[in-house]
Amino acid sequence: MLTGLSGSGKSTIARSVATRLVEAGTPVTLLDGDVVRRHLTAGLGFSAADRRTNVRRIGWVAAEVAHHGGIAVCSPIAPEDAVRRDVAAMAAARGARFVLVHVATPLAECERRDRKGLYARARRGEIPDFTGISAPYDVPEHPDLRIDTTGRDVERCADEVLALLAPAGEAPDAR
Ligand SMILES: Nc1ncnc2c1ncn2[C@@H]1O[C@H](COP(=O)(O)OS(=O)(=O)O)[C@@H](OP(=O)(O)O)[C@H]1O
Ligand SMILES: Nc1ncnc2c1ncn2[C@@H]1O[C@H](COP(=O)(O)OP(=O)(O)O)[C@@H](O)[C@H]1O
Repeated sequence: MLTGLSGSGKSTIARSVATRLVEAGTPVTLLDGDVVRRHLTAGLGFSAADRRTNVRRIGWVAAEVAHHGGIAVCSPIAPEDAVRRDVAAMAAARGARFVLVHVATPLAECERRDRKGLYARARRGEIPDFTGISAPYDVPEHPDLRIDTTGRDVERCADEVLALLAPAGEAPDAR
């Protein structure tokens, strides 16, 4: 799971990692934010309760995928530490390895990117409960990997994630 603020680079890195795993012949399920919210968690909003449900459902599906020998790459904001730990526990219960990557691009850089114009709208008060502006984000204390993408090449960031997967024998060729 890649966690981090909106615009930190989670989806971009997740797509690169997934592509390279597929190229290496590893079965991958990409649980990307927009698609997940359109299908698996359609109807949920951004209240704390809805975010918990969203992230737990993603975690449940990811654990099932991993239980059956695949790799699930998911990239929700997942702002709550307790919920990320729930997901880790779900994975463990299915005998799956859980890897947490904190995409730690600072808020100022995410806001500078503002690809979807959401930060500007949040600053104007048009989006309530916007993560990092008016809703909390618990910085993971002990992620398996922390990446600040500022000024970094996407593929080099993906390299770091893939290197993390390799020790368990997962897709070393993808590097
Ligand atoms: N209030 C608020 N706060 C944060 N983000 C918001 C909000 N409203 C809409 N969006 C858009 O929804 C994307 C985050 O959805 P997630 O499912 O990853 O969020 S969460 O894990 O349930 O907290 C996030 O996409 P990413 O930019 O890909 O992170 C935003 O584009
Ligand atoms: N090293 C990097 N890794 C990931 N994204 C990067 C990097 N450098 C610049 N970016 C840019 O930052 C933006 C991140 O957007 P996105 O991946 O949708 O973030 P998130 O999924 O966290 O909201 C994209 O426009 C991407 O091109």
